[in-house]
Amino acid sequence: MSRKWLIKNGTFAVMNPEKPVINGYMLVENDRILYIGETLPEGAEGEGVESFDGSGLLFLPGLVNTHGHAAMSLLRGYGDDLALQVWLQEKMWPMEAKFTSEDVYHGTALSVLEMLKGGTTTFLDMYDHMDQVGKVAQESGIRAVLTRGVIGLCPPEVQTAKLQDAVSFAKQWHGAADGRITAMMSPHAPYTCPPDYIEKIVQAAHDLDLPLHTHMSETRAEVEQNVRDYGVRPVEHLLKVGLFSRPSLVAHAVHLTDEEIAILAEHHVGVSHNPGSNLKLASGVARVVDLLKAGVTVSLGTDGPASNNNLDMLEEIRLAALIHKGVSGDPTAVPALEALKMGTEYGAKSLFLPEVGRLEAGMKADFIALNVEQAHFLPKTDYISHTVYSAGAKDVEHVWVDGRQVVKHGECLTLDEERIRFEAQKAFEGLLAR
Ligand SMILES: N[C@@H](CCSC[C@H]1O[C@@H](n2cnc3c(=O)[nH]cnc32)[C@H](O)[C@@H]1O)C(=O)O
Ligand SMILES: [Zn+2]
Repeated sequence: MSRKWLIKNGTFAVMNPEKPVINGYMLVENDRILYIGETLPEGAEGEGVESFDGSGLLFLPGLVNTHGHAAMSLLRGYGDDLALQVWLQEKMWPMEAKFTSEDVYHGTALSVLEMLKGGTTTFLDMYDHMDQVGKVAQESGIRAVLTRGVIGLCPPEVQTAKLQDAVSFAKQWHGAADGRITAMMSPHAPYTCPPDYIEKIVQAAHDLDLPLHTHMSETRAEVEQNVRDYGVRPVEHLLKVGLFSRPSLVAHAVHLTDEEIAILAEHHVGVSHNPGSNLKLASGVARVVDLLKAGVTVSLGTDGPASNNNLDMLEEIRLAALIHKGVSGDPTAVPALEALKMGTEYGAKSLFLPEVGRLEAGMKADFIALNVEQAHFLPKTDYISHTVYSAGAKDVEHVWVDGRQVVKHGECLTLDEERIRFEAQKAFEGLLAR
């Protein structure tokens, strides 16, 4: 049965450069936006059309988190203030080796709860035990791009088994949950996957017609090691092993030369910029201004909750708008509207979701409403500025994904919050005890 509803008296971030915010109406039918504009279209208020009072609310496209490891919420606060390689090898990997499917389920549920309540309607997740992540995505109503990340520092038969796992996961879940779930293929990083293994993963992505995702050039040490081991920097290395022969998205991309930026632009490689994680692990500051100037699609990711340590995309948007000003000494770098697009429109583009990321007729009904009747949203002037420089996850009042309301007045309708918090704490204690 078709359901139509009309939002009246709302303020909408349509993000057109000439007029980024409009006051007016949005008509939604099932999973799609039918109309958005300043005037009420003829017949829009007809019989059977529910109406929704949008006053006091600012409607934005749902936020898109393009890189993370949701289950790592179980390791939040476990191993802070360390460099990436120490943090991974001494803290994360030994604990993650003990993760069961149940742990991944509970950790992911905790993260998805946090993301939905904070206005994230789409997330990318690179992890292991991905069936559990698929299950949480299915149950919660969130949109998800899922990929079984593989670390290839293991004997050939284990490599083969992991790749097989990634392939069967992708086959089973690509297009699942009414199309809300799509899949990608992921070598974890050039420093954890030998070149011939990356080539096999790329071949599998070709066979499945799926995009690729990987960590790349996150730290200076990793780039130096790549040069020592393979004679070239990571971008040229990934180009050689064929990764950029398919649509692809790389996470971090902090340490880049001009030549590398040109290669990324030429091959339409998206970059998931993770400012919070990069600051916390002291990885450096990505050359976002230069990437954008070169025409690279730059989106935003939180990375895992153990290196951030929250999943507040409004915070990443603010960091992206602030850091590049501070580092370049140019206050016009990454203006507010550009930062907000990185967290929405460019995120959707990076994840190959052409129907997501903008409030526009014909697009999927993935959108959020902030409660702007609060001190930090006054005066009622520039709501793009207020969203980027003043808002946070706690301002999210309502969330819809695929036309379905999943958060109402700050409460998640699809997940049992109390149970999820209880299970996550229990799972962490179980990990410590094993
Ligand atoms: N355990 C899997 C690989 C999981 S992929 C996700 C991995 O990314 C790791 N990770 C999380 N954040 C970062 C980061 O910032 N850089 C590199 N790796 C990360 C995380 O610890 C996890 O092991 C296997 O069987 O091969
Ligand atoms: Zn990561």
